[in-house]
Amino acid sequence: MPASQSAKDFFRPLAVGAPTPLTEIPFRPSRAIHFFDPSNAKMAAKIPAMVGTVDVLLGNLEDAVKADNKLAAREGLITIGRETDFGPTQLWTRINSLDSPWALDDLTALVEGIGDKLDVIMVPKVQGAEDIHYVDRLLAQLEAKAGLDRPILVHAILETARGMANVEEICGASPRMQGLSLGPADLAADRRMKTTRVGGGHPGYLVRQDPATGDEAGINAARTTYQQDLWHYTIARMVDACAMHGIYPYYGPFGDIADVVACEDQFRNAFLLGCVGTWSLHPKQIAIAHKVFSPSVEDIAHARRVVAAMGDGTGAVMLDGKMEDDASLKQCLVVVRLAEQLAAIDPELKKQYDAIEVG
Ligand SMILES: CC(C)(COP(=O)(O)OP(=O)(O)OC[C@H]1O[C@@H](n2cnc3c(N)ncnc32)[C@H](O)[C@@H]1OP(=O)(O)O)[C@@H](O)C(=O)NCCC(=O)NCCSC(=O)C[C@](C)(O)C(=O)O
Ligand SMILES: [Mg+2]
Repeated sequence: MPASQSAKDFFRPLAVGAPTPLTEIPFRPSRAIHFFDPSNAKMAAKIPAMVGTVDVLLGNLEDAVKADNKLAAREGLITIGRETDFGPTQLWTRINSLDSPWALDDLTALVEGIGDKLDVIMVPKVQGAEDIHYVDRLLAQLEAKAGLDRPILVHAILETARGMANVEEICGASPRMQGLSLGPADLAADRRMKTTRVGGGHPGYLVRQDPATGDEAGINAARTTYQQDLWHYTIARMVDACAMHGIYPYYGPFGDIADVVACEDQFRNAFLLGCVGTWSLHPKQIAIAHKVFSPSVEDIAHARRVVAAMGDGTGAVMLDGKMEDDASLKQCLVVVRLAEQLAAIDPELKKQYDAIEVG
């Protein structure tokens, strides 16, 4: 909430006739946010059949859509939105950046055309709360005009140093804020990092084992190196800012489509640190995201054992030589609840989770 605003006004609609803002952002499984270019006929044709196979389908209008295709992408998304029954699958979009020639018409046309179908609007290159305030008021006006009965939520991509510095105020700028994603490519450029990739690690970012001896021979001898995670600090900051404001953090894009192994590692780091999902740029990344962002059968089995062993949830017990108490129980409940929420929308996962025997 902006410092100058009173608490009672924070949850008031920003336009007469706009839907009432939500006081809590409900958790909806969104392990993979699958990007497609609605101006690409081949890709767009695949979208209706992808309903139910991925938690979120996102019609991308920003980077990766050619400037000449911006209008076709916007119109294409409206057509797909109107003609497709999305069932349990969420429909999101990424609009063009707020300083671009397209953002205003993106918002106006999408809310009018498919505002009743759109769950979340992703806003790229968010710099501070002022960007969210602009979108917030405009959306309220457009929702009122379109007669919508539920607010469209807003998701910010962190892809500038200023956006990172303002991450907490961005998360708290509006009751519409649903979550954050990392934009590693733009963020790297803005920070003047020396990477040339879309997300993932870098072999030069490492620590090296100490030399066995302090002389030249020891220094030049083979020494094990350990590649470090370039995105650790950024993801951890995002996770804290989101948790503080009751909204949801996501990893983002992994551009090396062929390297499914490193993609899985990067996604898992984000999952373990607290992210609820990631992006998929290519159909083959959906399965990786589902695997990583659904707790494993082993983790659920362990979590359920701890819940059972902890009885009323207080005190300390020994399980397999390890101490469990109120705090480890809370962690286990995070896993158990997530498993229940995912099982409710994913019949395959439900079968696996239901078959777990708690020993
Ligand atoms: C990577 C690309 C070029 C490879 O495209 P390709 O055609 O070379 O791939 P393929 O393996 O040959 O494709 C096989 C089949 O799958 C289809 N296909 C392929 N992709 C998709 C898809 N996403 N959804 C649905 N279908 C898809 C494709 O059309 C083809 O169909 P076909 O068998 O009938 O010929 C392509 O997958 C693509 O354009 N993906 C989306 C890229 C994108 O959205 N990028 C923007 C997000 S990342 C970003 O912006 C950074 C950020 C956050 O801003 C920052 O860090 O700053
Ligand atoms: Mg970007």
